[in-house]
Amino acid sequence: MTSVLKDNGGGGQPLLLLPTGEQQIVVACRIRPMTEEEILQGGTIIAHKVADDNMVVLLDPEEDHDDVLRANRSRERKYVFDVVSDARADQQEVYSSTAKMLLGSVLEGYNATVFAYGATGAGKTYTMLGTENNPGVMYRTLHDLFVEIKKFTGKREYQVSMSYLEIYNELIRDLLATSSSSSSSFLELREDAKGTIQVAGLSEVVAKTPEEVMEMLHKGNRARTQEPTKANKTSSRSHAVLQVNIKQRDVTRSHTEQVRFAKLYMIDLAGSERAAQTQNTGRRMMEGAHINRSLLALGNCINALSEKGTTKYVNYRDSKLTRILKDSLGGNSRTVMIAHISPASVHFEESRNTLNYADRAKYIKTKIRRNVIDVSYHIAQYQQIIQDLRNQVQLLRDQRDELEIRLAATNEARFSRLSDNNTTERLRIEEGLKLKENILQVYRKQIDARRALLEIDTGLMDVVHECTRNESVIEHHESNKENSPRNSKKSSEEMAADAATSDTAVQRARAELRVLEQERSKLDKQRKAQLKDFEASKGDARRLLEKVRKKMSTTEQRELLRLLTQNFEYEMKTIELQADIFSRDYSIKHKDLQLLRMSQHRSLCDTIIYQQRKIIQDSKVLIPYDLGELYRLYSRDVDEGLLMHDLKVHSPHSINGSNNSNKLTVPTTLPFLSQIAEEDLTSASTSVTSFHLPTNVSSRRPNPTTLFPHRTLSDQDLFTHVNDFTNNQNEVGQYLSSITTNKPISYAHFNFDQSPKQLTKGNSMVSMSSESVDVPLYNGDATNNNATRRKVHTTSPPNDSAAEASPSLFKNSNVRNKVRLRKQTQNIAARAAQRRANLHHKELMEDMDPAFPAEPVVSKESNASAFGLEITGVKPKKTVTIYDPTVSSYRDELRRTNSDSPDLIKNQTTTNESSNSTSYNRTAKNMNKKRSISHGSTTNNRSNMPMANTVVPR
Ligand SMILES: Nc1ncnc2c1ncn2[C@@H]1O[C@H](COP(=O)(O)OP(=O)(O)OP(=O)(O)O)[C@@H](O)[C@H]1O
Repeated sequence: MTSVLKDNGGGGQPLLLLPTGEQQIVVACRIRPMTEEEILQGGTIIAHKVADDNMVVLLDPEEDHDDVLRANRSRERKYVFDVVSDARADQQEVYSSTAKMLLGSVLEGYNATVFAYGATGAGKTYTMLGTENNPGVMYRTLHDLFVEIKKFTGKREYQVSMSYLEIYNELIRDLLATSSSSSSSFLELREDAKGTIQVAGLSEVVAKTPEEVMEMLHKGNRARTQEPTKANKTSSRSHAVLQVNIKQRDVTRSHTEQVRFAKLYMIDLAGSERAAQTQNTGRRMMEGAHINRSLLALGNCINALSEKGTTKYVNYRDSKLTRILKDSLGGNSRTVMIAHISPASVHFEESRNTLNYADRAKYIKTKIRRNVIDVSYHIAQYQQIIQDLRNQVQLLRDQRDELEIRLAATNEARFSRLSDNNTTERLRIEEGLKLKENILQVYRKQIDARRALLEIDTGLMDVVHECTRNESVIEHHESNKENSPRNSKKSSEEMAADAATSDTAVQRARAELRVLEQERSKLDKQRKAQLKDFEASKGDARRLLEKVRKKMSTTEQRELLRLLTQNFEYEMKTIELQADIFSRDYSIKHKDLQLLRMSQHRSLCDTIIYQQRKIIQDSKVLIPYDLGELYRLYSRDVDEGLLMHDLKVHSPHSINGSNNSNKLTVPTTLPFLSQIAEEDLTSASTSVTSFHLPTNVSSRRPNPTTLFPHRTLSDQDLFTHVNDFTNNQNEVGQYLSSITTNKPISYAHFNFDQSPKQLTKGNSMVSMSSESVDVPLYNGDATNNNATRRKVHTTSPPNDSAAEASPSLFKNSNVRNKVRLRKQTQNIAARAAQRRANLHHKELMEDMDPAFPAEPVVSKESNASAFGLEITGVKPKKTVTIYDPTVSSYRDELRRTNSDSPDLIKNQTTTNESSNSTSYNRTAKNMNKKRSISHGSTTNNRSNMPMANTVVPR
C-alpha cells in the first residue's frame, strides 16, 4: 500500500495554511461510477459534474420531456459545491482536493475534520478507507502527515497518537481495544467543564511511523461492523470515527515554550437507507433505524447551523454521532464534508436528499482557533534548558567538525586531480572555503555583539534597581519627616539628632543617585551604539548567507551551512535565555521594591487611621455603625497579621528565591499598631489590661543577657508591661529605686485609669507615671562604666525622684492633669506605632540588602520563647503573642533609625540578671493571683483602688 502512495506522490505540493477565525465548512461532492448492479437494474446516469465547474446537475429520471404541460416545471436540480469530483476522479485527486487542505493547519495546531456523508452504497467507505491497492483519504492523510512531520526534524517535535471507535446502534465501541473484554464493552461519552466531548476509556495509541498507523487502521477496520445488505455488499453498519491527536513543540526549548495540540477527525458515516431499498429485516432493519435516527439528528444539526442570522438552538444531544461531531460542525475545527452520491437514476431520491443536506451544510460556519498552550518554565528550570542547548551546540559542533574534515579531504582530492591550468575550479573551491570563513566570522560577530548587549543590559538593570532603591530611601525619609506625629513632640535636640541621622542617610542616597544617574546615561549611550552594531552584524550575516546560498553547489556544502547556521541559532538562544534570566531576576527585585514601597505607604495609612481614630475618640464623635465595623475589620486584619502574611507569601523572593540571603523576611506578627491604639484609646473606658508570660515560657526562658546583651525596651514594651500595682506597691518602689541607681532593665510606665470618679478616689500612680527618668544606655562595652545616658520621657511632670514615689503623693491629682496625661500617653502610643512601622520598613530594607548581616543572634525558636509574651486583656478578650522586634545584629542600624526611641539598654551583670528574673517570677505569680481575685474587674476589691501598671522585668 505504501508503494502505491509513493507512486502517487504523497507530499509533493506545499501544504495550504487556511485562514483562521470564522470559516465555512468546505463541502465536496463525489459522484462515484455506476456499479454493475445499477447497470443491470437498467439505471441511467442522472448526476453530472458540469465541466470545469464545481456544479452538480441532478436530473429527475421521471421527468417527461415531451410533457408540454410541465415544460416549465423541470425537476432538474443544480448544486454548487467547493469541490466536485465525478467517476473520472481517482482517490488521490479526491484526497488532494479535500483532506489534504487540512494537513497544513493540523500541523500548526488547528483541529480538523473530514467526514463522508451519503446514502448507503454511495461510496463513503471507498473514499475514506479505499482498497488495499487504492487507499482512501484516511490512509493518504496519515501518510502525508508523517511525510510532513519528517520535514520538521531538528526543528519541531511531534507526537502522534490515534483512537478509533465506531458508533453501532447508538453504542460506542473501541476499535483499537487490546483485551477482549474491553473490545466488547461499550464506552460512554463525557463532557468536560469546557464543553469538550470525551469518550471515557477510549484507547489512545502512540504511533511513531506511518506503518504503525496503517497497522492500527487495518486492525480497527477489521473490528468494524460490516454486513452485506441488498443495497451494498459491504455495507458499514456503523459510523467509524478515527481521531488522530497531534502534539508538537519546538525542539529548542525556550523559557516560554508553545505546545500545540490538534485533533484530526476522519469519519466514515454509515449510510442512510430506505427499508424498501435495502429490504432489511430483523437485526439489519434495527441497525438501519439507528443509522437513520442518528443521521436525522445530524441533518437537524446541519439545518439549525445553516440557518442564517438566527441563534437557533442546535440539538447535538439527540445522538452520539452529533455529540462527537459537535466541534466539527459548530465549534473549533476546519471541516470538510464529502457528500457522496450514486449517479444512477435508481438512487435519485437518496442523491437528491444528500445533495440538499450538503447544500445546506455549505452555510455552516465554524470558529477556528489554534490550540496552543504556553508553557512558561520556572526560572529554576532555565539552567537545565541552557544545559540542553549547550549539549545541542556541542553536538552540532562535532558534526560540523566531522563534515569539515570530510569536505577538506574532498577538496584536497579534487585539487590534486585538477590540472594546473584548471584554475576556474581551483578558484571555485578556494572561494567556497573563504565563504565558510566569512560565515563563521559574521556569526561570531553577531554572537559577540549580542553578548556585549546583554552585559550592558545587566549593568543597566542593576543601576536602575539601585536608583529605585535610593529613591525609595529618600522618599521614605521625607515622608517620615512630614508625617511623623512624634516630631511635634520632640525636643529640639532630639529633632536635631534625628535630622542629622536622616540627613546622613538621605545625603548618602542622593550622592549615590547622582553617580548612578551618570552611570545610567553612560550605559544608555553604550547600549544604543551596541544595538546599532548588533543590527549591523545581523544585516551582514543575512546578506552573506544569501550570497553563499546562491553559490552552493554540492550537498555537503549545503549540509555544512545548515550545521553552521543551526549551531549559531542555538548559541544565540542560549544568550537569549541568559538575558531572560537576568531580566526576570531584575523584575523580582523590582517587585520587592514595590512591596517595600507599599509597605511604607501602609505604615503611613496606619498612622493616619490611628490619628483620626484618636481625634474621633477624644472628641467623642459618634461614628456610623458601618464605619465602626470597618475599623474593627481593619484592626482584626492588622492583629491577625494576615496582610503581612500575604505580603510575605507573595514576595517574589519567597516564591522563587532559593537564595536565602535575598529572602524578604516579613515578620509574621504585625506592628501592633491597632493593638496599641486599641489599648490606648479604650483605656479610659475599659479595664486595665494585664499581662503575663505564658506558663511554658518561664521555664524554658533562656538567659536574656546572653541572648540580647543590649536589648532595647521600646514604647511597645512599656505599654505591655502591666501589673496590679495595688498588690505590689513596695515592688514598684524597688523598681524605681533601681532605675535611679542606674540599675539596668527596670523601667516603669504607669497607665492611668479610668473614669473621673475612680480617678478622684486617688489613683496616685497616675502622677507617678509622669516621671522622667534617666537610664543607662549600653554602649557596646559591658565593662564601660561611663554608660551613655539617655533621657526617657514618661508622661507627667517630674517628681524629685521616682524613688520617692508613693501613692500618698498623688492624692491631689486633678482631672485636667489626667486628661493631659492621657493625651501624652496616647502620643507615646502613636510614637510606638510609628516606630514599629519604621522598624518594619527597616527590616524590609535590610533584608533586601545582601551586604547587611542577616544572621539572627538566636534561632527563631528561642527568640520566640524568650520574648514571647502573652497579653491577656480583660477587655477585649484576646490573646496576642508579641515577638521582640529588636532582635539581632540590626541593633546599631535600628538605633540610628529610631533615634527617638527610649532605648533602655540592659546591663550584662549576672547580679542584675538574677534579680531581674526573680522580680519577673514574682510579678507573674502576683498577676496570676490578681486574676483569680478580681477576674474581669478593674479595681482591687479589697482597697477599691484602681489598678495601676508596673513593669515586668525581663
Ligand atoms: N469511486 C469509486 N470507484 C469505484 N468503485 C466505487 C467507488 N465508490 C464506491 N465504489 C464501490 O461501490 C460499492 C459501495 O461503496 P461503499 O461501500 O464505499 O459505500 P458506502 O457509502 O460506504 O455504503 P454503506 O453506507 O452501506 O457502508 C463498493 O463496492 C465500492 O467498491
